[in-house]
Amino acid sequence: MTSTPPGAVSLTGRIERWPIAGTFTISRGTKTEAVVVVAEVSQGGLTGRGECVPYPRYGETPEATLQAIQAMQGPLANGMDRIALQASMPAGAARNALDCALADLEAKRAGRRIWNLLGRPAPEPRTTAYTISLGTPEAMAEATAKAAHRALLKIKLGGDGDAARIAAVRKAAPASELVVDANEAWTEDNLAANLAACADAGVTLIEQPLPADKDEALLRIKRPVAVCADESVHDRASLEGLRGRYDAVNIKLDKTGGLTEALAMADAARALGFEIMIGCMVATSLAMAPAMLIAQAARFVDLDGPLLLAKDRDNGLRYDGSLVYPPDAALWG
Ligand SMILES: CC(C)C[C@H](N)C(=O)N[C@H](CCOc1cc(O)cc2c1C(=O)N[C@@H]2C)C(=O)O
Ligand SMILES: [Mg+2]
Repeated sequence: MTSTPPGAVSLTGRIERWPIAGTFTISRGTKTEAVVVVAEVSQGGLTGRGECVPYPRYGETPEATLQAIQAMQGPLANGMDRIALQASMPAGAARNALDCALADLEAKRAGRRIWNLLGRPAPEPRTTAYTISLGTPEAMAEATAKAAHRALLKIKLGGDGDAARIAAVRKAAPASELVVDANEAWTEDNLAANLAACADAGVTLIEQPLPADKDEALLRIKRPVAVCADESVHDRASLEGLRGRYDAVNIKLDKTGGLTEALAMADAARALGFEIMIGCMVATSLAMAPAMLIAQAARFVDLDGPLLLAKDRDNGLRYDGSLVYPPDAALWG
């Protein structure tokens, strides 16, 4: 156990489990709970918090993420700040929790909101997408009909039979804007047919159709609907390689390793001509709150994690239908 000098920043971390209301299915499998890792940094009686979701797709586990967070106890006690953190840990879930916790602590120490400290405009409410879980066309149409009053729906797809799913969902929600997310489940062979099905249904955006290591086909095919990178994009360093393949990028703080890199990445992505989606994993409002700063410049906001939970944490973000409001200081920032 490391002892903390008086006045220094101290750190605690923990794994939390938040039940999902029902289940949530994407092409990679079904989930019944959100497993998140929380970092808390304290100094002078004030505590900053950050939450992340480790993603097995990128080789992350909750246990290893917690260990990586706890390994920063010494550097933090020795004065490492949020800026120095960027070079001390790789981009990913662990750095995200710490980066957001340090930002929260900075705001609390200054007695100001984090957007004022960062020189960004105060966040406004934004309309979030609402996600429809992967299932049969009939089950997805039924779930979609219940959400058809929402302005923006994100439809999870799975490969075989996606044209039928897309058509069924469009019929069930004639007025909603539709984004689809294949989570890498399409192939070069079914790409053209699935793109055409999306165009026919008036889909606005297709997220990660092909596996991240097999997406060169997007360079060669005419894209009748805009295509967004998710699993193919992580932080600023990955943007350049996406030119010509993708029209938009899904920025998630668990991939960028926090808000600090996410803000820089959003600026860089816009400069390269990409549209921005701000995305999330299944998580509580503590993980969504910092993402609300990126949401301000995003064409697509996908911050519906808490809407899928049986219960959100105290002082959670206010959701009024699909309108999501900026965080109170009691939650974060
Ligand atoms: C509440 C929605 C799921 C959040 C968002 N709208 C969304 O669609 N995000 C997905 C990421 C899906 O989340 C997954 C997938 C997975 O295979 C495993 C996990 C999670 C997750 O949140 N926790 C576990 C690790 C997207 O954009 O792809
Ligand atoms: Mg996605």
